[in-house]
This record gives sequence, structure tokens and C-alpha cells, in this order.
Amino acid sequence: QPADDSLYRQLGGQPGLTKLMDDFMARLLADQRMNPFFKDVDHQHVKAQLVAQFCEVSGGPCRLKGPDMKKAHEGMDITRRDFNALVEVLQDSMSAQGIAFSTQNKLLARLAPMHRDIINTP
Ligand code: HEM
Repeated sequence: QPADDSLYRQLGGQPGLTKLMDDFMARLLADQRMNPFFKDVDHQHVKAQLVAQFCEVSGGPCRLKGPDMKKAHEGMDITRRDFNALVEVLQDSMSAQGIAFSTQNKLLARLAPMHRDIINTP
């Protein structure tokens, strides 16, 4: 039985996710709270990794290869407040792409449990 890729299709598949991540990274850099985290990283690399990850978690035909979420965010001193700020920027970006609210919420529900590995500072 094939995997359920309905969320992946609602996100516009590979072209939709690529556009979303271009917009998301631009917003992260423009956001005063997020800029310090992202200004010096390899933007093309992070965008490509996020496309692969979002494709995978939405049921698409991709697999994220690379460090797990704990390792990827080690030493960055990420608080719950930082995490929530990133989610807020992602919501703004999805809204700007015309992604339906119900679709946004499905994606966010699949990302939310990752907070345990990403938030590493009280
Ligand atoms: C649901 C939330 C999040 C997800 C799904 C996520 C996912 C990812 C992924 C897939 C990468 C690429 C790792 C790699 O292969 O190199 C990454 C890198 C990164 N993340 Fe996150 N992340 C999240 C939250 C955050 C938060 C809250 C921050 C900081 C406020 C953050 C900061 C970064 C930075 C700075 C990098 C680049 C690291 C580097 O390349 O040196 N992330 N993230």
C-alpha cells in the first residue's frame, strides 16, 4: 500500500516546498529574533535539508540525510521562546504562500514533537 502523500501534495510537492523554503529563509533572516541564528549558516544547504525533511514528514518521496535534530541544533542555546518564534515565522511564510490553514496545522503537528530534541536551553 503506497504511503499517504496527501499532505505533501497539499504543500505543492517539490516545487511548493522549494518556494516555501526560499521565502522562509528570507523571513528568518529578516526577523530580529531569528537573524542571529541564521545569518552565518550556509543558506542553500539548510534550505535543501529543510525541503528534504518537510517532504519526508509530509509523506513525500524523500529522506532527510544528515545529523539527527538533536545533533543538528547542539550548542545553539535554543529556548522554547526561540522555537515558538521560528514556528511563527514558518506560519507567516506558509500563509504568504497561500497554504490553507488546515494544511499548515497538519504540517506543524508533525514538526512539533521535534521540540524535545531542538530546545536545549531552559
Ligand atoms: C520544528 C523546528 C525545526 C526544524 C524541523 C528544524 C530543522 C532543521 C534542519 C533539517 C536543519 C539542517 C541540518 C543539517 O542537515 O545540517 C536545521 C539546521 C539549523 N537549524 Fe533548525 N530546525 C528547527 C528549529 C530550529 C530553531 C528553533 C532554531 C533556532 C532558533 C534553529 C536553528 C538552526 C540553524 C542555525 C541551523 C543551521 C546549522 C548549520 O548548518 O550550521 N532550528 N534545522
